[in-house]
This record gives sequence, C-alpha cells and structure tokens, in this order.
Amino acid sequence: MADRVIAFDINAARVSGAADGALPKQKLPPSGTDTPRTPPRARARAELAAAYAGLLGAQVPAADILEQMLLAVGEATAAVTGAPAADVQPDHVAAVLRVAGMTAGVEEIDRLSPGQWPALAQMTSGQLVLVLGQEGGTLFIYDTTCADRRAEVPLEDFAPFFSGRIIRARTSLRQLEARHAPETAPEHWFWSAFRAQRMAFVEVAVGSLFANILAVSVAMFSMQVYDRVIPHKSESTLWVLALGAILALALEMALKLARSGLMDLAGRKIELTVQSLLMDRLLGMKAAPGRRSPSQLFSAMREFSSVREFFTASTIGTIADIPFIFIFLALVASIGGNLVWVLALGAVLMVVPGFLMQGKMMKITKSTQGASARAAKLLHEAIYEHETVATQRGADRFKRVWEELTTLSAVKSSESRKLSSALTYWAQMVQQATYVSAVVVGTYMVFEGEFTVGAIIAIGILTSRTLAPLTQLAGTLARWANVKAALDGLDQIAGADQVHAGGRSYLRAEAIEGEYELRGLDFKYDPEGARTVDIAALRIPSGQRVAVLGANGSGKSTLLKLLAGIYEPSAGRILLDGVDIGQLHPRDLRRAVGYLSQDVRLFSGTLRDNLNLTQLERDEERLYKALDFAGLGPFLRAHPRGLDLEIRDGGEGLSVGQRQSIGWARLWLQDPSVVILDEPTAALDTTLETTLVSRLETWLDGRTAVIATHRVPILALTARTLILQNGRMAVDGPRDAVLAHLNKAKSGAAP
Ligand SMILES: Nc1ncnc2c1ncn2[C@@H]1O[C@H](COP(=O)(O)OP(=O)(O)OP(=O)(O)O)[C@@H](O)[C@H]1O
Repeated sequence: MADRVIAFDINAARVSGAADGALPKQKLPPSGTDTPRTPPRARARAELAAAYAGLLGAQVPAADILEQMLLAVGEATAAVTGAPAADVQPDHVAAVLRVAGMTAGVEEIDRLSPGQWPALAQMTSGQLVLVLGQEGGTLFIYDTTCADRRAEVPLEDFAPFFSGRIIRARTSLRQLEARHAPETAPEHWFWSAFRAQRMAFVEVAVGSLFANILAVSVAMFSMQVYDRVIPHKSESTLWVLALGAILALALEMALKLARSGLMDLAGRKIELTVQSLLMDRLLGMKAAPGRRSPSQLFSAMREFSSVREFFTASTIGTIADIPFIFIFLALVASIGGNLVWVLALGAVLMVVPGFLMQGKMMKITKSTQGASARAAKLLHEAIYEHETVATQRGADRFKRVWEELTTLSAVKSSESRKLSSALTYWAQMVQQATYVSAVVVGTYMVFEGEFTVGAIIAIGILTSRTLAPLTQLAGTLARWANVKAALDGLDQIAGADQVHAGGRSYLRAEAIEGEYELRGLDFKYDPEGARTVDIAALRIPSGQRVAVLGANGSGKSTLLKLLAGIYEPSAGRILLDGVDIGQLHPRDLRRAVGYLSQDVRLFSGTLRDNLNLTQLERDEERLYKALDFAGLGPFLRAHPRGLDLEIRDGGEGLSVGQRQSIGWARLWLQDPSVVILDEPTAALDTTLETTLVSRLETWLDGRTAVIATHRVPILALTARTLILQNGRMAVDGPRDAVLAHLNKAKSGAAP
C-alpha cells in the first residue's frame, strides 16, 4: 500500500509540478509572466486550476490563470509585508477561479464523499490535486501522465495524506445564463444600472406613499380648526389636532430623510457601476483610426458629471412624488368637487412648455457642448504642445480660436440658461396663479353655501402640495436636454466596438508560433478613400525576420499595426498560425505579439509603473535586466531614484531615445513569440543601436520579427526584405539580393 501512496504522490507532484517541475514546458507560452521568480508552485497550480475550470465548462488558458494568480499573490503579500510575491495559496487559487466567473471558496471537510467532487484537494505536503470524482472506495484523480488523464486511487491511500482542505468551484448562474440563455438584445448600459437598483426604488416609492399621505395632515388640520374648533371654541380639540399634525410632520420628515438616504445609496451604486463600465469600454475599444476623435471621447467622459448631478436624490425624489399628484387631486375632488379641474388645468399648464421646448433646448445644448469640446481640445494642445506653439509662433492663432470658441460657448450657454430660467419661473407663476384661481372659485362656492372657509384653507394648502413636485419637474425638464446630450455622447463610448466583444467566443491559444499569412489584404483609413495597404498574398514563416522598407507614407506603420492586430483589415484576411487574427482571443494575441511603436508613450507614475504596466513583474532584478538589455541599466543604477524615477504628467521625464529604450525593456519583459517593430532604433544613438542589435542577434532567435526601418544596422538582423510602395508590395526577396538590387538601381540612377 505504501508503494501505491508513493506512486500516487509522485503523480501528484507531477500533476501539480511542485517537486520537480515535470510539467511539459510547451503547455505555457514563453511569456513574461513565467519568470525565474515565478512562485514555485504557481505554474503548476495554474495548470491545475485551468483543468478544473475546463471541467466546469470554462475554457480559460493556464497562462491567463497564471497572470491572475501572480496578481492575487502579489497584492496579498504586498498588502501584508510589501515583500515580493510569495507562494500561491489555496485562497489565491479560489480567487482566480472567481475571476474566471465561477463561485469558488476554500472549505474544510472532515469526510470524503462523492458529492464534493470535482474539487482541488490540498495534501498534507501542500500539493494540490484535482479530484475528479469518487465511486465507492476509489477516487479519480487528474493525472497528466495517464493516457486518459485519470488515475484511480483507493480512498485509504489518499486519506492519510489529505489535509482536509478543498477548493471547490461551481459555475455561477451568470455564467450559466451567458452560456445557455438565448441571445437577447443587450441591455442599455445606463438604464440597466437603474434596473439593477429597482428594489431600492420600490422602497423609495413606498416611503413616498407614506410621506405624501402624512403630508395631507396639515391641510386636514387647518380644515378641522376652521370648521370645528373655531365655531365651538374647543381648546382641547385644537391641541389634540395640533399634536397629531406635528407628529405627522415629524414622521414625514423622518420618512423623507430615510428616502433620500436610500436614493443616495442607490445613486452612488449606479454611478460606480456606470463609471466602471464606461472605463472598461473605453479601455477595451477597438482602434478606429480616422473615425473617432479623442477629444470627443474626452468631452463625452467629462459630461458624465452632468448626468451624475441630474440623477441625484432631488431628481429621483421629484419623480417619485409625481404619481402622488393624482392622490392629492382625488383628495381635492373629494373636498372641493369640480374645483379640482382648476388644479388639473394648472398642472398641465405648468409642464407643457417644458416638454414643448425640449427640441430647442437640445439644439442649444448640442452647440454649447460642441464649442466647449473644441475649446477643451484647444486647451489641451496649448498646454501639452506649448513649446511648439511658442516656437512656431502659433500663439495668436490659438488666442483667436480660443476667443471664438469661448464667445460661442458663452452665448449659447447664456441662451440655454435664459430658457431654463423662463421655464422655471413660468411654472412658479402658474402654481401661484392656480392657487389664486382655486381660492377665487372656492370663495364663490362659499357664497353659494356649497363650501366652508376651512375647506378653502385646506384646498389652498393642498394646491401648493399638489403642484410643488411639478415646479421641480419643470426645472428637471429644463436640465434634461443637457443630460440627454451627455448620455448620447456617452453612448458612443458605451456602444463602441470592443476588442473583446461580449457574447462571441474566441479561439484560445496557449502558445502562438508566429506564422503569418496575408490573403487579399486591404486597409483604408477612410472608407471612401484610397487603400493605404493592398497586399494580395504574403507568407511569413514562424521564426523568420523580415524587414519592411518603403518611403514615408508608403504604409509600413499601417501594415505593422494590422499584423499586430491593432487595426482590422477593411477586406481580406490575416492568418496567424493558420487562424484568422480576429478569431484569436485578444488576451492570447496581446500576450504573444509584442508591438513596439514608433513613438513610445510613457504615463505619469514611476518608471517602475511604466515598465511593469501589467503589474505582474515584482522582481526588481528582472526589471533591471530588462533595462540593461535596452541600454538604460547604467543610467538608472546611477540615478538617485532608480526605478522610482518620477515620470511626469504627459510622460515627460526621459529623453526620446530613453523612451525608445523603455519600449525595448517592456518588450523584453513581455517576452513575446512575435515581435512587430516600427522604427525601433530610430531614436537611439549609434553606439546603443549597435549594442542593441548585437543583443537582438540572440534574443530574436526563434521569434517571428517584422521590422519597419530606415536604419542599416537593424537590417543586418533580417533575412528577408519587403519594400512597400503606396501600400503595395513592390519587392519581396532575400535581404542581400534586395539590397544589392537597390544599390545597383541607385548607382545606375546616379549621374
Ligand atoms: N490615423 C490615420 N488616419 C488617417 N490616415 C492615416 C493615419 N495614419 C496614417 N495615415 C495615412 O496612411 C498612409 C500610410 O501611413 P503610414 O504611417 O503607414 O506610413 P509609413 O510608411 O509608416 O510612413 P513613415 O515612414 O513616415 O513612418 C499615409 O499616407 C498617411 O497619411
């Protein structure tokens, strides 16, 4: 039996890779996440978690799980000790399974029973094993060394080594819905957040009902005092009624306070949901060159504040009070009969202009927003491009356009303010006029003997209460155009095509070899315009290094962005490892394809943040190794702040060449199997370029590389040369042959 346990233990070690790292290496791509400092069991545990998730129907590659795990481990240890990543614990595995959309947790069990499986069991040695099921006295364990991946282990062999802890995951209802529910129209990004808070709104409505019923008490009190207390001089009744009315008022206030608390909470939740969704959509947008302007997106996001202010407690309270107008009207009808029509007419007159003016308000708002968006863009350029504006003597032009825009925006917003004040004042005036009319009609009814003085007083009070929410509604309507325009702007962001489109399934690829095939590839920035890239057929075998040459504007950068999957072809296909690049899961694509752009951008934060944008790398040594590779190591080792060097707002803090080096360091950390490089050494000095090129000799080994360049040293790394002319492939051949041909053509053309 002991042999059996040992055999099992070895299997377990192999399955979880804890002891000897016996996992087949090719299972995970050679990615930046798999560093020498990757916590010892992380890699194997990622494999196990991926296998477990797969059993539950969620196809998540181990590489994704590994990334999440390292994040979870890093955050947990950083939070406690600030130390580098520790070992992956069961809690981290459970957390990662939850991120993958399942419900998962660590449980302590005292008995092994069939209902618990499949689950990950922790052994006394700390190893995790995936238990697939249990039948009688036998457990089925996931074992990659068996042909059918299942090992049978008797319970009595397993039990002594079992720690009593399991990680159990279940498919969440949301996941089941996503997997099996028939496809329905997607929910509106904004209104669906309201729907999620519907319970809070039901509670608000109930609170409003009681608050409004209590609000009647003052009217009833006045009526009773005038009609009963005064004629009979009944002091005790007066005090009883007064006490009742005050109690009712206090209760009404308490209810309204509770109601506004509830609305605030719901409002906050809605805001957080919507803001996070908008950010997700913004970050996940597909590149749409020439079709969407960044300044439009900026101003749309900024306008969210007007949406937030609109949907505060006061607006929701106003809307919640509207249905109760009918209760008040019914009450007035029961006291004053036909007099209720005066109120009804007043109510209609109060809000109709607000509705009629919506079109005009919308027009004014759109032009105000247009002008202020353009002004914001100008401001951005004036600040960030200050040096160019100054050296190119552009200040006068900027000032003129700024004045034009601010004048336009001031005129338009004053127009909008005037209209909205007029609407509010109109509503207030009609409310007062309705009160006067109700008293006049009531007085005639008193003359006729149909009415008491108390009833007139009560109706006066009820008139104010009935119409008060409508005055607020008029104000709300005046602001609605603004909010509607902001929502329309945000629709652009929320509805923008996403890189990772929800509701479609992608092909998951653990590793990408890097073989490209282009078929009938066309790309146009402007759908009506000419083709920027037009390549009938091209094949780049995996591991080949290709240089792309061509004059300025010939389409090199565009082709590279297409190969990197940043742009989508307008027509034709790009296959990577035989799969349409659009079919590959964006995470897998981004992991395997490294892209170094012509203009490396830095973000505000430290240099460490800028190097480690994935937040996965916690090993300082590795960060320095990356910097050494890119030629920045000596500079930063000598720098007093080192990796904590502050990169200022707008990415300033390093020279253009140093920025390009950071791009190289990022690429080294990513360690992709395909590299797409756009003028990757253009900003480097010749010494660094030569050093880097010699390092690349070995680093590029086994990687597919497509390099657009005007520089000779980097050409030495490539085996094949493509020359683009107006987006078309003019030449394609072995480097030396192409270069010789070019030199010959040049010398032939020379006088
Ligand atoms: N974002 C964009 N929107 C519209 N047109 C663009 C955009 N980017 C590039 N173009 C156009 O596409 C054509 C090809 O540009 P691309 O940047 O691919 O050329 P390139 O060969 O990389 O040039 P360079 O050597 O100067 O970097 C150019 O005519 C350019 O005007």
